[in-house]
Amino acid sequence: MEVVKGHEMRDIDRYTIEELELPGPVLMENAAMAVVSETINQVREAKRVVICCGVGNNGGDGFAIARILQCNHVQVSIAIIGDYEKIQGDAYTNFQVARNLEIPMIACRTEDDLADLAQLLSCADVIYDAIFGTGLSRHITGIYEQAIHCINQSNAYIIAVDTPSGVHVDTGQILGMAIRANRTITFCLPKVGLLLHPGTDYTGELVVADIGIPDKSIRYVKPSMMLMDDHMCKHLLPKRKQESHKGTYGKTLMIAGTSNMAGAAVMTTLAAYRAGTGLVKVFIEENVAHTIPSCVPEAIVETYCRGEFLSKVDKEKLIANLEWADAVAIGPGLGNDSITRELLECVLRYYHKTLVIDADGLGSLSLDKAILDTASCDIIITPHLGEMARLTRSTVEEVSKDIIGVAQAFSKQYNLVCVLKSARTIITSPEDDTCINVYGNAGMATAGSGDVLTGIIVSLIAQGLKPYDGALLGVYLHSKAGDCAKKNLGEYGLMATDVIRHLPDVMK
Ligand SMILES: NC(=O)C1=CN([C@@H]2O[C@H](COP(=O)(O)OP(=O)(O)OC[C@H]3O[C@@H](n4cnc5c(N)ncnc54)[C@H](O)[C@@H]3O)[C@@H](O)[C@H]2O)[C@H](O)CC1
Ligand SMILES: [K+]
Repeated sequence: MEVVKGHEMRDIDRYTIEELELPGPVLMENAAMAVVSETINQVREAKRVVICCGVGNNGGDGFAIARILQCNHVQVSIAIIGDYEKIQGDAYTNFQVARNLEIPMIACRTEDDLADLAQLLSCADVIYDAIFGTGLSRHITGIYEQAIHCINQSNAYIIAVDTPSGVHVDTGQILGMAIRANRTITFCLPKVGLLLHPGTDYTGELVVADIGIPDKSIRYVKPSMMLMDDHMCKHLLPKRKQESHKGTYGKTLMIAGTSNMAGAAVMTTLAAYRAGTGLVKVFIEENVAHTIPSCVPEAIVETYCRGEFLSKVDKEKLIANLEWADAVAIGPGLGNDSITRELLECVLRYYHKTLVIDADGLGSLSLDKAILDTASCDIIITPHLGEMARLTRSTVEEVSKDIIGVAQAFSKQYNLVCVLKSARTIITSPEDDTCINVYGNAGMATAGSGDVLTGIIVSLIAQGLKPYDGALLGVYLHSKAGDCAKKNLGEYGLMATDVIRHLPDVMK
């Protein structure tokens, strides 16, 4: 399913009304009907339902909702937040009709009106937030801030119309104050800010309602972002033929592990096998090489001596393995020293297929991104917020404020696929593809989780997936396996190796 920014939604609305000539009032009526049909069971038993309306078209939806609820014999009142003399157009029509129906209304224009609002809200069972929708464009202040505070203070069940007022629909940032909704009924397509933290924490259960906007309008605007879903990923799974051998499913090379972090190499190797690759070689320093066969007997080990520099023999061994491999991953548990840098430089110079750079490989890359210019391979990076902050010489806080924008910019600037990992993982390509993953859970914030993801992605690449598709499917399988593991183990006890164990179930 596509995901839209505010301006894309407004363009879709505009194209529908102005080019297809589907009247705005029809869309507004459909929107109101959609909200009522989604929520009527919740409000039918309610004694007091209050619709808080702004003075734009989101408010217009609210007036129409009030009318339809009253027609369904629900006891409704309206609180107009802001200067009702600004109400115009389709919103004004619905405002007039609500007034003609003598639906009880209060106007909340200044602080003096707050007492009436508080009184009205204090006995509400259900409150509809129809204050701001996609038109929210600046920080919430004044009477709006006080009204939203009042609504959040009430004990009512809160239903947001299109968006929880105060959430920035493009970034999910809170513009000063925002409605904490129990449920949000958004129109036509999900707004990206409702999927990202902290906005998603204010959205409650998100329902996407069809309001009769033709697909033609969506195809005309061509939203650039997608929401990860089962359908999108299922067809990406590499097919397995009966007459095949281990080489058919790709040869994977892991450049991972050092003396105190051999486990990372084990987990990334196990994950790669569980994700279906036929053969994994691990290029690992000789004094920890024994951990691999003891933990993953199926793996082949290639050792090197980790001194000050890579010896000529070891360098030639690495180059030979790069030629052997169908996909390579570098970084998990590799250490932050000059050897890691030398290994990365060697891979970027002599390898020509697809490379996944993760963990310490990213640490080395952030010291000098110019080595990417020497790369003759396709690259996928899998940074978490901290690694992305280092890569962009920024801070976690700055990156968190616009995770989509940061990932998109880095993909474009360095011509690579970026998997920016956080509670919402963003996958971007140099060709402007963007996908948001909402699967996964807090239990996956545990040591080794990133190593497992790297193993899955590089395994899928070895099986023939293109970089962006391999990243998409890898993130999907990893987070779904994490959700399966949570179901059986809960979040507290969930470990990275549990994600690996649950991977086959998800792939089946
Ligand atoms: N147009 C359509 O085809 C449909 C629209 N639907 C609904 O309309 C809203 C979008 O309505 P819009 O009038 O563009 O803006 P809002 O109602 O969201 O905002 C009202 C108004 O408020 C002003 N404003 C913005 N930020 C602030 C602020 N911080 N403080 C005070 N005032 C602010 C600004 O001028 C806005 O115009 C959409 O979400 C749908 O709910 C229909 O439902 C479908 C068709
Ligand atoms: K709203």
